[in-house]
Parts: sequence; C-alpha cells; structure tokens
Amino acid sequence: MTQPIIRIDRLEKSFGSLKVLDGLSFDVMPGEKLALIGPSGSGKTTILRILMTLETITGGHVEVCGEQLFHMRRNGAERPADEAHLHHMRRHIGMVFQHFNLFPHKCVLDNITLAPILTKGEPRAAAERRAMDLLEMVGLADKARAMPSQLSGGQKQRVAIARALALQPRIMLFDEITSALDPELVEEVLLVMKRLAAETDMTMLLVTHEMGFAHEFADRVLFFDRGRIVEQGPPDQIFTRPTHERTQSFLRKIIAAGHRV
Ligand SMILES: Nc1ncnc2c1ncn2[C@@H]1O[C@H](COP(=O)(O)OP(=O)(O)OP(=O)(O)O)[C@@H](O)[C@H]1O
Repeated sequence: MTQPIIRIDRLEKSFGSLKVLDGLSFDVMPGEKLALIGPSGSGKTTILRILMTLETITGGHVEVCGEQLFHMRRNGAERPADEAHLHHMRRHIGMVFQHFNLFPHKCVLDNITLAPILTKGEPRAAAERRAMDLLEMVGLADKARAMPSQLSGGQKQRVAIARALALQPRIMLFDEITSALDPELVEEVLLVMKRLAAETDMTMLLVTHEMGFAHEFADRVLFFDRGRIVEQGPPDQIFTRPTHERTQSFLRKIIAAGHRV
C-alpha cells in the first residue's frame, strides 16, 4: 500500500507563550494537491515553514518521505536538526513565497539555474536546458535574458515558481503566492498553478485566501482554526456543504466580502 509522503502527528508549535499549533495531525499522500484555508493567524503559514525547516517544533513528529524532520531531545525540548540533516531533507521540498525574492542582479535564466549549479553541481548546459523547459511551462520562454526589474509582479512570481521547480522537489509548498499581486495579475499565476496541478504528479500544498482557486486546484481542502483542523474534505463538500459552524461562518464572511468560493 502507498505510504503518505508527509505525516504530521500531534504537532505542537509555540512562539513563547503563544500556542500556534495545538496537537495537529494529518497525512498527505504522494501526488495529492492540498489547499490549507482558514482565518488569519490560524497557523497555516507556520505549517509550511516547519515543513521547509525554517521553524523548529515544540512537540510531536513530522515525517517527510519516510524520515523524521526533527529529532526531539528525551526531555521533549526542541532541538534544531543539524545542518547536514536539514540539507539532506530540504532536497525533497521546494517553496514559493508571497514575495518572490528573485536575485535582482541576475537575469531570469540565471535566477533559475543558480541553485541547481551551485547546490547540486549540475552542468550549466543541462541546468539551462531544464530552465528553458520550465520557462516554457510558465509562459516566459521569451524572458530568459530579462532582468527581474523588467518583469511584472505576475511574471516575477512565475519565475519564482520555475526556480523552485528547477531543483526537482517531490513536494512543493505555496504560501499566499498571489496576495502581493495586483488583481489583474493574479489570473496568470493561477493558470500556471492549475497547469502544474494537472500535469505533474508532484505533491502540492497551497496556503491561500483565494477560495475560488482553492476550489479548482485542490483534491482536498483543510480548514484550520486556532492551530487545529476543524473540517476537511473534497472542495465541493467544504465549499458548498460545510458541516462545521466555524467553516460556515468563515465562508459566509468571504462571500459577503464579494469573493467567489
Ligand atoms: N516568528 C514568530 N514569532 C512570534 N509569533 C509568530 C511568529 N510567526 C508566526 N507567529 C504568530 O503565529 C500565529 C500563526 O501565524 P501564521 O502566519 O502561521 O498564520 P496564518 O494562518 O498563515 O495567517 P495568515 O492567513 O494571516 O497568513 C500568528 O498569531 C502569528 O502572529
């Protein structure tokens, strides 16, 4: 039987006295497309940052590709994983952030090939061939030699997606990737994401406030509130027949604000 690619078991995360994740458990199967939705501050971004090992944990277990991401001390205190282990685990996972963080003094092609060449020792020609394929996929093959300052926000975000894909991760994390964009640029990024979801067998976790997009993109939607999963299921069920009162009131507010779900 296929094993989950991510196992989150009784995960706890506190920042000082603020408990952000409170005994959270869920599994993700290989190839699943998951949307994480819920009110601001419910811990969605923190989950992605933990998976990316940008945060440590204060309790529980996180397993990625069959290996523990963190090793807890016997007394339960958190211990940052050592650098070699982090490096080893990070190769499985890529992340795209709200702000694209492209290298401003490098052209689009170099932005994409830098990490494969430097961190994986790939020959430049092979890295550039794959970068061109990825640029084709995100609709920017004609921008390979452009500088980031010459691109729109939507184009920069599409380059950031290509850059994360260049390292060929098995899991991709997307954190609010359209929320820094002008509304007219959102659609082009969503189209790329839908294409990625349809054409690849990568596991994808998306944190978003765009409910319409979560509906179209995801196989499964997790609704978070206060560091816990309140309700989860296929998008049609969550968006049209939510059963939990908190999911219902969250969606009512979104619809009242004029957004589609
Ligand atoms: N480094 C940090 N130090 C202290 N508190 C933090 C830190 N990172 C996050 N938090 C707090 O943890 C809580 C959860 O934040 P998180 O960003 O995970 O929520 P979210 O559900 O992604 O919210 P949003 O939808 O607004 O992005 C918030 O109260 C936030 O202020």
